Amino acid sequence: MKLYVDAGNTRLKWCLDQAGETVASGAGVLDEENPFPGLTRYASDIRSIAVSTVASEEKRGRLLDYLSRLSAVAACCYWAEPERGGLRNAYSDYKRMGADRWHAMYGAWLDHKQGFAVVDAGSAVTVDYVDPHGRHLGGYILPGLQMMLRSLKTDAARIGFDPEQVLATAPGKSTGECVNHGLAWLSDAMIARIGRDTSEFGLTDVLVTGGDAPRLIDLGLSGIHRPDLVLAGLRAVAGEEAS
Ligand SMILES: Nc1ncnc2c1ncn2[C@@H]1O[C@H](COP(=O)(O)OP(=O)(O)OP(=O)(O)O)[C@@H](O)[C@H]1O
Ligand SMILES: CC(C)(CO)[C@@H](O)C(=O)NCCC(=O)O
Ligand SMILES: [K+]
Repeated sequence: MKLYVDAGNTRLKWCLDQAGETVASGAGVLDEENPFPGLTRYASDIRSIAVSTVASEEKRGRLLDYLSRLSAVAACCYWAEPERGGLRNAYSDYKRMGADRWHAMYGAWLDHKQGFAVVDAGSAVTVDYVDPHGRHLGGYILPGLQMMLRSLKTDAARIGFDPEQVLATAPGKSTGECVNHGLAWLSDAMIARIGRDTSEFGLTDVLVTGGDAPRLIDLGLSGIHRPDLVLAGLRAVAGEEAS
């Protein structure tokens, strides 16, 4: 079996593949005693380990340590690339791009050759545009939804509120409303902007991934929910490298 790991800044997601089929998958947190609940019983069946990570080097070290105790197979980390299979990275300094963005774009490129946007709403939110020729037009990096609420809480002394996942965007009449409606209002503006950009650039599909994808879809982002997009791209990349 092949183990694939997408290690973000908050959570890690994994799946186990046997002959192209997913036999098990899960999510966890590196700092917990068992970051891969559900995986341990398959440990002796693992024949390869591929990792896509944007976590710090310190966290990556701990992840690799954990994996080396789990399995005798060495884990291989995959990074952003300048080009693959007709998909071309807009970054000249492509090594600086988060591996998750590259793998999500490649996962999308395999199934959506007619041009697309990838919206990854994780710890941070990223938006990337790829045209029908596979040219990455560039993208955006924004604070994630939880990150925005957390920064309001910790960096502004008099903003006290309970986070609520509201859809309301009307002007708020209390601190809680102003903050919660504010986040919905800001997301609404981002969603409208993505709509404008995709029609301007002639991109057909919007693929949405990351822990806050359902929230953005609830807020009106009309896209295809692909929770596994980073893992899908990683599987393809690692498979091509092995063959
Ligand atoms: N069970 C969960 N645990 C933690 N966060 C969750 C969970 N379900 C949804 N979320 C939301 O998902 C977001 C984190 O998304 P995700 O799991 O994609 O993070 P990540 O992969 O670590 O992020 P990144 O790749 O940006 O580092 C948080 O902002 C949170 O609101
Ligand atoms: C932007 C995040 C945090 C999104 O997970 C990640 O892709 C990352 O750490 N990127 C490095 C900077 C860049 O992509 O240009
Ligand atoms: K992610």
